[in-house]
Amino acid sequence: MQNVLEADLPGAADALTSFLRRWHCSGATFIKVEQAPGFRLVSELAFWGFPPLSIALVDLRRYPLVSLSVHACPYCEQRSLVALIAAPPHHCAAPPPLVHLLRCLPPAPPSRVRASRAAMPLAQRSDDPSESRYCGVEAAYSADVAHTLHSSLDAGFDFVVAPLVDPLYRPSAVERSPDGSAPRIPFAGSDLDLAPSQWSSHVVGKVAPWLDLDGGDPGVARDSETALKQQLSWATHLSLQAVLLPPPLPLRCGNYARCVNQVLRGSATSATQLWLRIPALAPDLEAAEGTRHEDAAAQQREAVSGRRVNDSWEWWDHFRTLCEHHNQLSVALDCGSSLPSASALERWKGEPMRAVLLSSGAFLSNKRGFPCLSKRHQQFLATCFRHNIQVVLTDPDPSASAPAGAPLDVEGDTAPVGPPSTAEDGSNGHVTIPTRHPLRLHLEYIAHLYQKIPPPSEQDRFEAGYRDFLQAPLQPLMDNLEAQTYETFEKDAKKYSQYQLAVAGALRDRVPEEHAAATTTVVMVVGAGRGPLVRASLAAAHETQRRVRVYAVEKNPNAVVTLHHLVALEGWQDSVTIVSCDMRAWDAPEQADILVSELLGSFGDNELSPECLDGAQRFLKPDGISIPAEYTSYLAPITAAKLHADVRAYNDLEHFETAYVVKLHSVATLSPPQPVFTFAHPNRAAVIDNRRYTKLVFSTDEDAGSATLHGFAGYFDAVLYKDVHLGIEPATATPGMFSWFAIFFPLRSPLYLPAGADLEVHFWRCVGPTKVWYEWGVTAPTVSSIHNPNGRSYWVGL
Ligand SMILES: C[S@@+](CC[C@H](N)C(=O)[O-])C[C@H]1O[C@@H](n2cnc3c(N)ncnc32)[C@H](O)[C@@H]1O
Repeated sequence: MQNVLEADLPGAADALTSFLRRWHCSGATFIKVEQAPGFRLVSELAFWGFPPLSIALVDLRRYPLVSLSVHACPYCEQRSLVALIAAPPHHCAAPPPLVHLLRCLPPAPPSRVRASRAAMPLAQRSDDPSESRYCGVEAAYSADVAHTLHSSLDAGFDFVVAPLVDPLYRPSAVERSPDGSAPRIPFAGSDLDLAPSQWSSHVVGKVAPWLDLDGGDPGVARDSETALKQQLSWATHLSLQAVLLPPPLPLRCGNYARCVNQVLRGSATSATQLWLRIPALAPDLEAAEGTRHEDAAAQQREAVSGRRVNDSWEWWDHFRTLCEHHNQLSVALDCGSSLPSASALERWKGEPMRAVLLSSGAFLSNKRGFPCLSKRHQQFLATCFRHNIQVVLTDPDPSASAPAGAPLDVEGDTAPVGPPSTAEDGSNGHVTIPTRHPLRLHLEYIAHLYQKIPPPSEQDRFEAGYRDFLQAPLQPLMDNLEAQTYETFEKDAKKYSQYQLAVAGALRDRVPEEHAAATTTVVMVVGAGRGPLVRASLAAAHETQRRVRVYAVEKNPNAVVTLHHLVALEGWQDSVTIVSCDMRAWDAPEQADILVSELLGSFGDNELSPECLDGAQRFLKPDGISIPAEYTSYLAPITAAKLHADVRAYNDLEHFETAYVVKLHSVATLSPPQPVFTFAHPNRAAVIDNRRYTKLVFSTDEDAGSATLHGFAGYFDAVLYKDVHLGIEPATATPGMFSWFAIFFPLRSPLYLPAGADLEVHFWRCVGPTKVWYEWGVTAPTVSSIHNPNGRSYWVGL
């Protein structure tokens, strides 16, 4: 759950939004950004030079405002205005949004019923932004919701998943008002039972499981529809962040999906997420439904739809396709003692999964009788924790859950209860849970698993703010990069150490040891930026004891200013000549032995390295060396629901025909990446043609089941010199390098990929007089349109 309270403060967010917009449009400059209690400032603030944890000034002319919302601290109920603003780029023109906290709004009015103690996240790590640190518990219906909430919070849970109405309630059985439209008596408990912030921060509503909209009985279906809409409307009234919906019937959910879709499309203002409960493993239909008749019906549904009725992912896909992939519809995956195969589970990584409902029946007992999970469950939860997915403990049989008199301080690894003794809160490492709850030991075990996740590395922390955010790729040829962009590049030590290795290898090969003192090698760094490749080349010369004369060619006049300063600063007067020029037009005074460049985009050639280097090779000696020597782009089909929803949110064709730089995270790769286009330098062909066309056939894993294709992840690998390479293709990615994220090519409509289907994809690199662009399309197992014809939506300027 997030702590969004927009609905709780009607008008406040709007007023502040328009105030800030006016402020922004009027050309005013700064917003004061400060830390609110209970929140952390994202670490990227510090990265971009803002002091952490205090006050920062954000120049709105540089960082456009993306959106605003009101958030509440889950602990102190203090509200804050949160602005999403754009931050400096990272091989992209339109940078990713960062969450910045603005001044606090007045605290919420005192709750009529206060929780006796605050909820307790699974770990108290500093700098932990993950939603996964909050753990919920499914509760049975109680007329006293305050008591349900208190006892769950007291046991250490952060929120409850609780029915919104008495499960015995049926709309048709209630006396109606004279016009027959609405029940006379209240159908739910009072909204005054909890404070607004408690409803919105600590309660996920649960829609009654008796609903049956597709079972064939029209009376029940009508009653179910009324109850469903009543309960969802009530959840919106309470500003609940999410509501858990009962699972659909296998491939038989048309009416249920229609009603949910009506609700999703009807209430423009509601931000309530709908979590559709889906079993991780479809129950054996014959056993579950008990009759041959049902089994035959299931087989018939399978035959008609071409979908496997025994694969619960199909139930989800069926339902969300009917709801047109609405972005407020997500999955709560119900996990019991058995899990599907690893490849089948993998598909969920790219789906909008918000919660794992972990049944107490999924737990094993260790030798001492304490709950623990199988290795497979542990691995699955670890993946969920890394992907912001929350655990909700469920208890079909409360009496069987807690061993009587179980102590809280058992240690161990594979079957432990209680966190490791390295607790950061300074305690003795044991979770202190004051009241007995049937699932308290299970919660302790989940907390232990959460705390076992290794803390994020420096690189993880850097990348966290960029995960699954769409960014427009850079156009370094057409545009001039800004100082902050260069600064980001220059922080990537790994990239330059690879270049140094490559230049050193080329220098050694070019000049034998015995000629080193008497031979000067001409090195031309083309696209020198603010000089890091000049520095790497000089370091390689120093390392190999070779003499070099370096030219630094750069077309960005602003970067050239820095280069001139560096000559004095770093003592390059005798060895480096600065040239302010486009490499394609430079009339070089001599020929180069080695041409060093880094004009690579996330997809290799997408920043027009081929066109630039073809223009520069005029001044490379016939036997000269280009670093890089060649580069290849790669593509892999992916499920990426979040990215697709973000593209769809633009509501135009153009954005579906654009490639984006993205730090891919919640994405499932459906088949390993395959090479697409290769460019080698120097290119001595009589006529150089940089147009390319490739048809790729990806096979998919039959055992993994069907999947949704939202688009393609693109990568590159570059051979700098001989065996020195640099790249982001996952199988061979250069470790510790962060200059490039992947590229994402979306599809206009998500495609259904049946289990084991071959996927046929076409990619073109097209070249015109003033621009280069890609076109792409799918021809099997279904046919998509060709995206971006004539570069109408997305192109790179020459
Ligand atoms: C990706 S940046 C790399 C900068 C620097 N070499 C580094 O590694 O930090 C590419 C640089 O090449 C420059 N550039 C791109 N096309 C160029 C061209 N045709 N002639 C000269 N410079 C060019 C850009 O202005 C930019 O500074």
